[in-house]
Amino acid sequence: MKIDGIPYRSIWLKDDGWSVGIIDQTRLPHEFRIERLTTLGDAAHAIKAMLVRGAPLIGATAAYGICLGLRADTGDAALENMSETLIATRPTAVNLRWAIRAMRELLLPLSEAERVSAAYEKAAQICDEDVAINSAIGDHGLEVFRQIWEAKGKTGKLNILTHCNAGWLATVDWGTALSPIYKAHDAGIPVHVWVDETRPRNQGAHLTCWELGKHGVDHTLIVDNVGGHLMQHGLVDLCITGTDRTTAAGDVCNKVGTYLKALAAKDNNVPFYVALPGPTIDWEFEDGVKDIPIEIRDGHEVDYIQGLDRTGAVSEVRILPEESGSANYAFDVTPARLVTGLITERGVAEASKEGLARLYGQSVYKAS
Ligand SMILES: CSC[C@@H](O)[C@@H](O)C(=O)COP(=O)(O)O
Repeated sequence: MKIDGIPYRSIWLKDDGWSVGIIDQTRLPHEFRIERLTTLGDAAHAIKAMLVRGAPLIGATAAYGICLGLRADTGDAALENMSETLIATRPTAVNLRWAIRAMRELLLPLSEAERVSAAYEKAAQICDEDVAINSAIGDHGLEVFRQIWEAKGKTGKLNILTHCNAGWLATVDWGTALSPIYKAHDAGIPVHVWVDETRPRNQGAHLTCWELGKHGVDHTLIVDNVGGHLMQHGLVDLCITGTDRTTAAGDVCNKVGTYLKALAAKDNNVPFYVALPGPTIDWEFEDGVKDIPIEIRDGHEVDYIQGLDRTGAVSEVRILPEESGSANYAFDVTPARLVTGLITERGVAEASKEGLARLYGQSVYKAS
């Protein structure tokens, strides 16, 4: 997508042909800073500290992390260690495991001399495929949006609620949930997006608002608890979110708070769609609540809020008493029964085992 007229992906190979460029997402929206990754450790840190985040981008960064690690050591034992280091960074997004598995399957049978160039080719392929997948998600989602817009009599705006950031910053390009929004906007449908701020890290306020603003999409930031009220008053035509892991039975694990939005949507007959690329499906699991590991992050993210202070500097302020504790559950699971449809690169599936099997047949994207 373009930033001030310049096309960017969220991750790319630098002109030197080996180091990797990323946008430091912890600095947005106040500062646009590009970082250069040169080692496996850089890539692992970028994922863990969330300089890069969003399930597909985490996978792409892990793939390039292996390329960088192989530059130092091409042996089998080193490859094992790299995989373990990267897998330990974040537990919930299945794309991380999927990308590492894809790299290992390709690299282990090769001679050590062949591994570095093969790894770079595969990482580039993972990135290019992600872009194509997300563009296709946008095309299928656009048709869903068009139907809802026509059913509304094409009056006013098409009001869409989204949670967290599932835009191009969360993928290599286009995004998942935001891809149909960009395509609808470009096709002339007057979309307006309600953006959940998404505490504690505020990906909605910091990243989704920034992305939508740069593309000229009309949007309004809301605090996380407003969605139910808006839905009760007919101010939301549909909800759409991304997902970090979708089970074979269609349960959806996404940024914490997604479940509450899906409950409110069900109670108010508002369609609740989830957009996802095939590599986000975990074919090993069916019961998302029971099986999916939920990341628990440092309470610091809950205790403090980051933003621009009155002097124009980015700073943090503490919001709770020194003696109080906090808990930071990063994801929750929305059961399939609350999901109207899964918008994938292969079309729209019912959120069920049968629905996903109809689109994907054999489990083509295995993670572990
Ligand atoms: C296309 S991204 C889908 C999800 O990864 C996204 O909705 C999300 O929850 C991201 O969480 P984050 O903790 O910012 O990595």
